[in-house]
Amino acid sequence: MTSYEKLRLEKLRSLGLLDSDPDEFFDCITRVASTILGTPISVISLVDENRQWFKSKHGIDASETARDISFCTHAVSSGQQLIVEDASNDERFASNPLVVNAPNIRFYAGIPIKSVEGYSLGTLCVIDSKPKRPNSSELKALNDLAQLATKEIQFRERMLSAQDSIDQAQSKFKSVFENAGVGIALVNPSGGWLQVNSELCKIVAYSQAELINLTFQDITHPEDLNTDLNLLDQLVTDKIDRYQLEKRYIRKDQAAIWVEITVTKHTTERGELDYFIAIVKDIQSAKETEFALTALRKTLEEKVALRTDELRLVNQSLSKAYQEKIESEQELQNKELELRTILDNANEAYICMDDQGLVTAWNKQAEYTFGWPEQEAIGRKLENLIIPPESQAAHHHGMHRYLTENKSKILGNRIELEAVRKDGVRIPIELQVNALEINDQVLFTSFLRDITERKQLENLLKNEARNDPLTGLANRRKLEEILPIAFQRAKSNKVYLALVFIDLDGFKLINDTHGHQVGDQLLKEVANRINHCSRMSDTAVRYAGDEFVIVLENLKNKQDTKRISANIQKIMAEPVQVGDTQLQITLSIGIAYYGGAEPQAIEPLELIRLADKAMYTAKKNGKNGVVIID
Ligand SMILES: Nc1nc2c(ncn2[C@@H]2O[C@H](COP(=O)(O)OP(=O)(O)OP(=O)(O)O)[C@@H](O)[C@H]2O)c(=O)[nH]1
Repeated sequence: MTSYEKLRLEKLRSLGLLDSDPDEFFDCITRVASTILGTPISVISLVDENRQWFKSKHGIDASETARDISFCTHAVSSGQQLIVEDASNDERFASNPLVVNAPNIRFYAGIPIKSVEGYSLGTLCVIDSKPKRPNSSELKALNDLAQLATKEIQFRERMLSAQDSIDQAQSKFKSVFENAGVGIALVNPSGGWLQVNSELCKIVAYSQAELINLTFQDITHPEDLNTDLNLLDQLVTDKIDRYQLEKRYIRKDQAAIWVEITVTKHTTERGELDYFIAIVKDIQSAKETEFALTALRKTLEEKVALRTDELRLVNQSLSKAYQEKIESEQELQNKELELRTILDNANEAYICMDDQGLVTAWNKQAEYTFGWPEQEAIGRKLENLIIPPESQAAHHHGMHRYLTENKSKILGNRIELEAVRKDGVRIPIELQVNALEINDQVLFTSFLRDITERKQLENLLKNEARNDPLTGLANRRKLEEILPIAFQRAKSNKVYLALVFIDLDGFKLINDTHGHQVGDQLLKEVANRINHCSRMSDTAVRYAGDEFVIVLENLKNKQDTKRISANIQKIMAEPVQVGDTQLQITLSIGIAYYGGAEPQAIEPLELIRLADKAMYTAKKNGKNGVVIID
């Protein structure tokens, strides 16, 4: 058997026509075919493997014949119409039993009936026991009828194929329906369960039979029913074409179970609601997880909120602390800048030194005062910069004493010292040293001032304070200062000291007569002459007004004073020329002694009083004389 024949037979058998009941449609075709062609017999023959079976027959009783004698087999094999006008004259059929015996076929015309794929399944044929030559319209009609039969068979073939597809789809649907991992249900418009799968039964714990007697409303949790019905209404009224909802069913054991339902609707061809299709998914464990997660999230959120509050507070205090730190750092920077500015603009040298004696700070004024630039001074030993060699030992000692015993004579006090500048010039300085302890390290800070000018001024003032401005001689204060020293020297050297007290005679009259200015000139000349006749070791003093004192030191004997006082009187006897005025003066002199081998126990001022008293005696004696207290 050829593969074509095999496929053809498969197709023929699949159509279910063989051995099927008579069919009026095909019978009608055979009847019409006999009528049009005027033949007593017409059949629709289907050519099986070993036979031809008549699906429709007209004018013949037999329902089938053997295939090998069949005329139709030839038409089926060729796929073409077969016209045999006289079989007895056709060598292919002349000895055919159907020709030789009843029904004694002489005329045969067969048109193949084909399947959709083109397989020739059989024929529509007309048969007569008399020879016949059909005309073209007869043949045309026969072809048309065969075409009708073909169309019908192909229609049935398509129907079968469609049914087959439907069956397959249904079987697939059934398989899906039953084996789905989700619940599936068909629900009638009023909510009754039409069809439910086993998964749905498992979810709600009802049997199929029990569910079919219930509606979805019966087993929906009351709290979820309204939402479901509302959505269902929207679906029915075409506002939505499907909906999805998480809701609870009440299981047969009355436990609530969370499900997710997806509902669509099925409508009839006329658009009327047929049933609902519900896909039901068990989400109980997912919901439990979700609830647990929600609870956990809530707890976490509470914790986070609490922690956030704590953090906010910490952050606030940190920010505040940070702000304060920034402010204090800024303040520190400002203070440092301010300090630096102050130090740089200070009119005192500022020097800082560590406990090794190394300079750590050196301001502008220090540069001016000592001549060392800051960069040269920093890091060097202070003693190598400004301390004179003879003071360095004391410097070391002072520092060591403070560092070991925390004692110092100079710290905190303003003291005056001599310093050396870079150019080697020595200058008097006033300084105040303080010690700071920072991070266990001692720093010595000092403000130093060059007091050269002040010293000069002081000396000047000192000089002025101890000298008579008119005559330039030492004054009374200086006398009182030097006299104790002179006493000490006389005592030590066992020599005499004489205090010569001189008062001009009648000086008031000169003032009154010639004026005060002339008096001044006279006083200056007197001082000049007294100074002139004094030795280096003597001290001439203008004691007051027209009173003078000469301290004569280192006298080997008292006699020397007589000679000296006589000399003074002699010098003073010389006229004094003041402008146009010539003046003549005399002196009254009183002399007292101190010292010698056994010095008397008197105070220096007492010696002055004694000499004054002696001078007064000389006045009383008539002036221009000398009185000595021996
Ligand atoms: N021109 C002048 N006169 C002075 C100065 N200091 C004091 N005198 C005057 O000196 C005079 C001193 O007077 P006295 O010594 O008391 O009088 P005197 O005329 O010298 O009398 P005797 O000492 O007793 O001889 C007073 O008239 C003072 O005013 C001075 O600096 N210049």
